[in-house]
Amino acid sequence: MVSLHPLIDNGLTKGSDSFAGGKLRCHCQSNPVEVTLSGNVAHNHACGCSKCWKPKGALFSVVAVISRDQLSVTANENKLKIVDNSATILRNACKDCGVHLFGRIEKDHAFKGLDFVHVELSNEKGWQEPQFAAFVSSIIEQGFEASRIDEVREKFKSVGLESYDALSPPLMDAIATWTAKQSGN
Ligand SMILES: N[C@@H](CCC(=O)N[C@@H](CS)C(=O)NCC(=O)O)C(=O)O
Ligand SMILES: [Zn+2]
Ligand SMILES: [Zn+2]
Repeated sequence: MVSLHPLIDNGLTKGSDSFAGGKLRCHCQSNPVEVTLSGNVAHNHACGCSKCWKPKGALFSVVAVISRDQLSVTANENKLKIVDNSATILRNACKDCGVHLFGRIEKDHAFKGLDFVHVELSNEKGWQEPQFAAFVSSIIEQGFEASRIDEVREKFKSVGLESYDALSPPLMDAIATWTAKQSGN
């Protein structure tokens, strides 16, 4: 069976509604970058795009959002570097281990105000579980055999996740609604 991500391969662990947040740490053995989240995440999902950070060996990233005012860098901020300044989501990665600690949107965008984070960087239990799989076909661009993509979609289905080739319909609708307002429609 194809391996998608450690948080997905063996079935999902449901999050806790009362979970109050926790800390994320990069993979450095010494002086890890630490980010503190003062609440649970939302819209957690698998992302197959080439820009989201994936753990070694995984085909997908697992990425969620949290309000930027609920995120603070609480240790070793000096090790953070923006991966690509031209991207919509400015991904802040550890210069030493390459792990992405958070992504932030500074330009006008439907999701400005939300930061993108990977809950697997935390030891705490209770984070919202993945809700859907996004940008599934994008893994083909990175070399995954197109003829095997159905195995991937079936695996997501077997753990209860819908597959999409962009974001989920409610999130695409939210972006489209924002775009319509911007253009006065
Ligand atoms: N097929 C492209 C899709 C990239 C893409 O559109 N990623 C989405 C999901 S993270 C996005 O919102 N990107 C904005 C950004 O990366 O700044 C790839 O794999 O690179
Ligand atoms: Zn690091
Ligand atoms: Zn992505």
